[in-house]
Amino acid sequence: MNEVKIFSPATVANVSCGFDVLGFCLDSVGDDMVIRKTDKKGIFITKIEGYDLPFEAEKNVAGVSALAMYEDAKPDFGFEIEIYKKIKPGSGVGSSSASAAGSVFGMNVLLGYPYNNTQLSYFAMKGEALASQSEHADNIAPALFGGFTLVKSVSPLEILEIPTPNNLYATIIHPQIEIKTSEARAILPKEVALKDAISQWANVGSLIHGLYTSNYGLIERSLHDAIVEPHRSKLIPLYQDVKTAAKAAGALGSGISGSGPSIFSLCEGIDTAKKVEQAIRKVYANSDIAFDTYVSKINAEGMKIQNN
Ligand SMILES: Nc1ncnc2c1ncn2[C@@H]1O[C@H](COP(=O)(O)OP(=O)(O)O)[C@@H](O)[C@H]1O
Ligand SMILES: N[C@@H](CCOP(=O)(O)O)C(=O)O
Repeated sequence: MNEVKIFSPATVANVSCGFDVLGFCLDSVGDDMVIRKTDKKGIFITKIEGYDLPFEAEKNVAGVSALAMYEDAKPDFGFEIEIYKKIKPGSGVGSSSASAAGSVFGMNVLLGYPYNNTQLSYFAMKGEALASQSEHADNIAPALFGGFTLVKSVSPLEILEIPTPNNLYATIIHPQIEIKTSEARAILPKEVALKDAISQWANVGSLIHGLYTSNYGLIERSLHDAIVEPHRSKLIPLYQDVKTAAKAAGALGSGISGSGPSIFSLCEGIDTAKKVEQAIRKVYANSDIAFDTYVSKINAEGMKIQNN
């Protein structure tokens, strides 16, 4: 095979209590990419559609991750990358990691699958670091593995796959403002109070248990963030109003998606997810901020090959 077309999904990182460690994969939104072998050695980004992003491999997250893998694999040919960007950069649903993970996923297919998903996550993390100025894998892991993932450690990289309850849906609202992950990280405190840490690790543990046992009540009681949300929510207009409206419409809970500005709500069942969508649309409809919304099943598969 000389060319592979892929769907590279959007992802929700943090999932309220799991800053930098928890994430899940979305189904209804993602980028398309084409990766092609070239006779000329090297990594070449030859097409970018949708958003204005750098073509130089060293300045584009897709190129940085591809170069990290290329230097390790040392093939006697090169790769050309086309990016059809649908996920707005800086939207908080893993735009940069879709590109960083997508290029290495496609290259791995063309190389005959020499790397497993954890190794691909390692290369993708190098690209993600260009955008956020830190190596975190909580978007990359769900994009590559699908479903919910827990990044137990980044060095050495260890990723756990968490089962997804069948009837779990996500509703996303994306206010059209840009928040750069690097800036949203810079406002976070360097230290946290012990009482907040206790609440946070209790919620991470119980959220994982709730996911394993499809205990929606426990998932609902675990979707809290004592550490990051108080700081970042100030960057998102109408954040508390969205949370309140989503809860009233039946959501299990809501939180900042990644570093924002998108806000996710987890819901039991698609009907509730659609009701939540209508409710949160009303919150922003009364403002002068443009927004879009969507409902997504949790994508258990992650990246998809689209070749016929
Ligand atoms: N292929 C790419 N896709 C998305 N963003 C990229 C890409 N390459 C470089 N970037 C840069 O990464 C930043 C967006 O990443 P980030 O702030 O983490 O947002 P997101 O939450 O959407 O991933 C922007 O400055 C963008 O120019
Ligand atoms: N854990 C990171 C996740 C950033 O996600 P993104 O989708 O906003 O890139 C963080 O919260 O900084």
